[in-house]
Amino acid sequence: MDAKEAQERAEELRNLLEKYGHHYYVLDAPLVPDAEYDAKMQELIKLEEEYPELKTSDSPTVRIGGPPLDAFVKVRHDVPMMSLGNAFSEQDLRDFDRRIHQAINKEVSYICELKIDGLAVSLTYENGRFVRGATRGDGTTGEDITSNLKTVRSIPLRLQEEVNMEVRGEVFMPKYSFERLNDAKEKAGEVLFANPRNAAAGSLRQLDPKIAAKRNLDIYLYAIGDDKGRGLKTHQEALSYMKELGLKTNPESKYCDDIEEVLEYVKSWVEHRNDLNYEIDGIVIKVNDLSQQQELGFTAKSPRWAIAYKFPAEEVVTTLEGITLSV
Ligand SMILES: NC(=O)c1cc2c(=O)c3cc(F)ccc3oc2nc1N
Repeated sequence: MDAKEAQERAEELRNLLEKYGHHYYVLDAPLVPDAEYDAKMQELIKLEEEYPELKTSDSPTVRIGGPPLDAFVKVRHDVPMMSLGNAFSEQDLRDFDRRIHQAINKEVSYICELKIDGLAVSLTYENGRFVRGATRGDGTTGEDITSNLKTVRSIPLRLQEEVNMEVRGEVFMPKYSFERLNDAKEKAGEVLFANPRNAAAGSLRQLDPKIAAKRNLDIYLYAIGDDKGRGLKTHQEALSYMKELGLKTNPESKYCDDIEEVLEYVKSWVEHRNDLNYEIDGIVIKVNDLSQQQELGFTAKSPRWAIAYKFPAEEVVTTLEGITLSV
């Protein structure tokens, strides 16, 4: 095969692997058997080794992880990543709704989302290419973990449109992957991770992306972070737009006409939270209309138009040398 044929074949493989990857990891609907995906990935890896000039920054071969970093670089968030205020009871949620109606004397509807128990990250796309990923950090300054995030298979390296956009989401480790990881650590006599959230955070803090690549991390995107005008009117439209671009959004998000519907959604997930194959620690409730969000604004650290209902801590029974403690 000459260099020109190699270039054409590499481009063909890149497009195929990104399409297969999108269907498998984002849509959860595989197009081809794993063996075919792996064979094409191996073929592209070999081609890039033979013709190094063919390797592009958005080649799917980055999914297996590049060279280790010496340290993480600090990055500033153009738009600060704030944190959510908390609600712990139905009354707290009704108070939130009342405060909203005092400030906005119009009808207000909400979007409810599962509160994924992972690590908040920001993803920056330029002309549709994933160019930078960062942790929340202190909200203003985070750490550049781009090379680790490129190994998260459900983060597209290229969007469906060549747009400039910054989005936010939660990286998490599915429960099954957490259990498998801790089994392996136990067998190796290593310290175990306490929960999937710590395992996800620990994996993204690895300087060697090849370690993150093996941790089967996943992501759900939940907000457009930049304040570019896109003519979107509601949060629901923003979620749909992100999904159209190829970003993974959570299918359980729900439009709620009023606080009564919000309370129903919350109650149903208090009951069903363990049916999910990932951990959630609550429900996030957001005012749906973006102009109403604008009107409500932010306190020093949190949006006034969103709140996180935190589930009551689950009754965890642990035994300590036979003594049963329930905490
Ligand atoms: N963990 C989550 O699943 C989740 C987290 C946040 C936030 O932290 C968050 C913070 C803000 F300042 C504004 C909106 C937000 O929306 C969010 N939505 C979610 N679904």
